[in-house]
Amino acid sequence: MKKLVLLRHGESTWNQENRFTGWTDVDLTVKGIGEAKAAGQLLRSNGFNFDLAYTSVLKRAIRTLWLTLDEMDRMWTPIKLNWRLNERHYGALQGLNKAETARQYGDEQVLIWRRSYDTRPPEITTEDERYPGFDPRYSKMARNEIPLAESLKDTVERFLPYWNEIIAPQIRGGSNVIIVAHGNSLRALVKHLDQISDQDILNYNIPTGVPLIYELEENLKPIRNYYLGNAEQIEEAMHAVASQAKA
Ligand SMILES: O=C(O)[C@@H](CO)OP(=O)(O)O
Repeated sequence: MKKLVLLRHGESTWNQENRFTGWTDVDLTVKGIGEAKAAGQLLRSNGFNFDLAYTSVLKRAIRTLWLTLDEMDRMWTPIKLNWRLNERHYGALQGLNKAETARQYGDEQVLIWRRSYDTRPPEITTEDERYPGFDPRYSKMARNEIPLAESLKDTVERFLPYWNEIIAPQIRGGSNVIIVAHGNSLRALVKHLDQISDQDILNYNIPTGVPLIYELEENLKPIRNYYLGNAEQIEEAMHAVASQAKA
């Protein structure tokens, strides 16, 4: 049996302010730093060790990974960063407060933007200062890969090539892997691993800073998955994510 650990970054400043974040490169809050350290302690006390770590090119995920590995005294673990693990690009919603947006457009519309599988939020333009093409970290991306807004479907489509070609072969080859990423980029991976339907993924929410353990068969078919930590607190945190954008 193989094990894979997924970890959503700790609370970020824009999680705290309840703003749509996407590719905006905000940092962790003090609470988020604590969550990342707690995740490291939990992983350590449960005997986890990693040969390889994967994360996005966004600092809330990178720092969460550093803090986690530091708590495990494994800062020497090789880390691979890739934009394909980034949060879903939230287009023109990036920066807006979720509850205010729900007051303006209605709970139902905002739920569609947040959780429907294939509806994109409103797009930014290539002149917008939020356009990733202005950011040097994305300078090697092909222009047609640079998003103006992404649905979860778009996120699945750009995450999966990296999973299939880079991460999955490492796990099959025997490496113990942790992936530190984002609410929606991890929903994309979970949808693929567990073959969750386009409809059912709507109700699936991932809390910040809680390790999600997947036990996999040799061919990477999931056997079961579970969160490490206090079940009641985790349930509450998932519910809080789901209710963030109510008017
Ligand atoms: O703002 C975002 O980028 C994401 C994750 O924090 O939010 P949501 O859960 O609303 O998709």
